[in-house]
Amino acid sequence: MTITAARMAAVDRNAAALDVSTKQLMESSGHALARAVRDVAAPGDSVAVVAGRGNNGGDAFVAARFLDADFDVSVSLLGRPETITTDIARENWDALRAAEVDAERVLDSTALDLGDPDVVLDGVLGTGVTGAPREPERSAIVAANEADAAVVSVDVPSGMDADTGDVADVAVDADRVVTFHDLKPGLVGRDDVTVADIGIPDAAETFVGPGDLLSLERDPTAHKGDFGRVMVIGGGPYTGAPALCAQAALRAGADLAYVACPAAIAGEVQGYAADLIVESYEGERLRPRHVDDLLAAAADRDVVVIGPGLGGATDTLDAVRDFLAGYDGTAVVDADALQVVPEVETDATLVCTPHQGELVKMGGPRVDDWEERAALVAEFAADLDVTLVVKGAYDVVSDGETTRANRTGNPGMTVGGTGDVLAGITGAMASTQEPAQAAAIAAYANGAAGDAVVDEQGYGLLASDLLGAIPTALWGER
Ligand SMILES: NC(=O)C1=CN([C@@H]2O[C@H](COP(=O)(O)OP(=O)(O)OC[C@H]3O[C@@H](n4cnc5c(N)ncnc54)[C@H](O)[C@@H]3O)[C@@H](O)[C@H]2O)[C@@H](O)CC1
Ligand SMILES: [K+]
Repeated sequence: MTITAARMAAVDRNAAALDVSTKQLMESSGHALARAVRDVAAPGDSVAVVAGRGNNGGDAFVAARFLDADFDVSVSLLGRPETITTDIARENWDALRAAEVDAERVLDSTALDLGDPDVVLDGVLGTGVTGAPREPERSAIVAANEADAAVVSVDVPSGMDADTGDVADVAVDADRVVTFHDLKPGLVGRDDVTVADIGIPDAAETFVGPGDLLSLERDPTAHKGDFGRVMVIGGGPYTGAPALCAQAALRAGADLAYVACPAAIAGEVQGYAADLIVESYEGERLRPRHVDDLLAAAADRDVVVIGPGLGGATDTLDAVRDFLAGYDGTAVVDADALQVVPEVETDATLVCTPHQGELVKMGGPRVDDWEERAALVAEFAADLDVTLVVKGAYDVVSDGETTRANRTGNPGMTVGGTGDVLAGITGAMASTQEPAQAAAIAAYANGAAGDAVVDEQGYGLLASDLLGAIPTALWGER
């Protein structure tokens, strides 16, 4: 297994939310680095620590503190201390100064002199690098390569892209790399790499957390349509479900939400919200003869959500089957539409959002313990070749490969309509994220919205109360 820089940042943030702070992780990283240096150095040897201004440098500061008693340690900081980019790295720099470790700052590349060290600890640049090394980092990399020393790199050889292994200009030629938590994709195949466990709890990967929301940052140059056109195919016997679903998609950041519904209820659906684009087909419920037009409309949209309020009439389910058989985009499938999924042949990417009863109706497992359920849900998702979000006290999300659980939400959310809201959020997320990640974020945000409403007013929550709480759940405090 490997972990990308973006995923690593998400897991780090999730760990912090579980009360394992990044500063604690940095302490573990520094400790692991010091052990690696001890492996290649003899007591009394000189160790030149070269540190950039990010957390990669912070790890190196911690290592210097561990090594100072037994080695001749000197630390070069590439720049002024005020420009250190994170508080925790600066605190560790301050700790070195307070302990009177030989720590000097380097203002420009010409002032950089590593001396003649036995070991160089390379904390110049880590997973936060963007583009080719600038000065003075570039000169520091060259100096590390020119030194007649054993070079130990912090997390990745500085100058190398952790995700790709690409070197834009120069990179440290490391004798040993100590990387943290998991192998980075760019390090695969090297024999000089050790992976150090730095104490990130498994839960930071398993449970969806605030770190998963980091991928929702918006580019300021975004255009209308960049964040998704979501089409809800729903309604007939029920009118509220498709309206809740489509509004939830908008609250979760979709640019446009369409509701395709029977003409008999179109006015009512539109009446719930002016923000919706209602497109009607004749009659009072979905039938196979409507499918061609729906497929044509769906081709221009990013994601379809099919199911909310459709009802379970035989010809409606036939229509759902025909639609999925002819569709090759991404579809979120909910409510009565779920039961056709196991029997349909489709090229579409499906995200299915059953509660446990609906899962059983699909032929899936019924298990009370969430961890046992997670394993079986993963198998079932792999069998069906879909992403499953199985709603419960702990929602389980799996695409058969990656399985996550979500702990947000509360008993107030057993009220009708919250599933329609989840399906709508999932639709919006699936227009910009991979299906399993979209589903994980949606489950998290839906539950967090419910928690915020109950915190404020107590139980007696309505699904429509969730709508206004979705934006803060997604983009509020991180
Ligand atoms: N994410 C995690 O869970 C943990 C990360 N840790 C460390 O944190 C590192 C990532 O830290 P950061 O995100 O602060 O990033 P880095 O320390 O990798 O680099 C960021 C710094 O480099 C500068 N920079 C970026 N590109 C540059 C270029 N091309 N030329 C010159 N300067 C450049 C930035 O302005 C910033 O000051 C990891 O590699 C790892 O060593 C560890 O502390 C432990 C936990
Ligand atoms: K490094």
